[in-house]
Amino acid sequence: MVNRVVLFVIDSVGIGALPDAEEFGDVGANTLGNIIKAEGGIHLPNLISLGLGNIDGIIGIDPIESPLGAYGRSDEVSQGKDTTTGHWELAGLHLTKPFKTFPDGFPESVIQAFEEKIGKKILGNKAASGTAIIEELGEEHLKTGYPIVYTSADSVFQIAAHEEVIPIEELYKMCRIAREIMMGDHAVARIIARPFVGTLGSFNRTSNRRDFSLNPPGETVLDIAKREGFDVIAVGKIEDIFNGQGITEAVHTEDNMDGIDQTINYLNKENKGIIFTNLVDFDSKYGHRRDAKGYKQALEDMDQRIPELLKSLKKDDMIMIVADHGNDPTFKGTDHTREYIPILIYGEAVKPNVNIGTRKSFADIAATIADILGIPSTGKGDSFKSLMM
Ligand SMILES: O=P(O)(O)O[C@H]1O[C@H](CO)[C@@H](O)[C@H]1O
Ligand SMILES: [Mn+2]
Ligand SMILES: [Mn+2]
Repeated sequence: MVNRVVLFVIDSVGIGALPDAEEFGDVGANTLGNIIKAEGGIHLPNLISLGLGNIDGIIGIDPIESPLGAYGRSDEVSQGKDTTTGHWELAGLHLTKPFKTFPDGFPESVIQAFEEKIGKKILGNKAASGTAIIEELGEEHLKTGYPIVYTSADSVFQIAAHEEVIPIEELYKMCRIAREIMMGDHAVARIIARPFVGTLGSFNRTSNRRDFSLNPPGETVLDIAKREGFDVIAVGKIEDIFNGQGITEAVHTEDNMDGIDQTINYLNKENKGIIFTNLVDFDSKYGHRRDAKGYKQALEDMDQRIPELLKSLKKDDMIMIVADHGNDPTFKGTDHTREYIPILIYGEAVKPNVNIGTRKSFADIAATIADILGIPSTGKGDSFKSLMM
């Protein structure tokens, strides 16, 4: 009897291009595989003990004789490779229409409406890397107090501001204003506050980042679990990604290590249902920055914490370690990559060394969680519970 599932998202750790990667310009992408190639190896003994190297098609890691967990990988049905799409599919939704992107910046009408409502001009309004654009426009921002608005290949409207120029609460207010404007025809998946500190040449973005998402377009397994009386605990940016929907309790985190601490903290408390954790540093600090060395180190640091995490599981607990998309730090550009995600499952009730194969949709994870908790599923995805329990 499992009554608590930890859904643990290693943000962006894809394990190879999906069959439709060509449509996304991502043929040859392989976040984990290419990090291993570029760095000449990786030390992940704990993920490997669960079955990481036994996953079909994985590159650069050898299979072992007797993995302790069930393992597999999944294709993504939804037409997107962003965090929102990936997490919503993990929670049992399929997005048939991709989110709108603005590769050439936002339309004049949107910017005008925004400037009018915040009572200031803006800087930027183009697609850019978040660390590069604050260096580029930082000086002008400090001088004028105008926020920096930028986007990326993702469906995002990002507002960067120095914390001493625009206080956090004011920045969040601007995001809420943008959220109201960017609905309907101009709906972006997320408005993101990107505060930073420091001086020109050495600006640093802070963990006060906040994402203001659209509501998921349908009921997720989180909503269903909540309605059925379970706890749905969000660690990291999960609460933001679901705009609070289906969440009963949430904590934001400083970084990956804090995310692991908070997950363990909740495992040590009395609760039942879902603990949904996202570790975003892999994506934001290393993937988008195309820093393979840093990404590898972050993976190794996380792997060292896995025994502690597994030890915190009680006998009715199960952990599913997954990802939400790829972000190959050796690939062209600075964007996400359309990839398979890994699935590693461990718990007393889980049969060791079971290959759950290649799942057709991330929604299989939601369907499996529903099956395990004994609640209705969203109708999307197939449960693989019977394979592994
Ligand atoms: O370059 P930064 O600001 O990190 O932007 C990245 O973060 C955003 C949200 O994940 C994405 O749009 C991506 O491009
Ligand atoms: Mn992500
Ligand atoms: Mn990202």
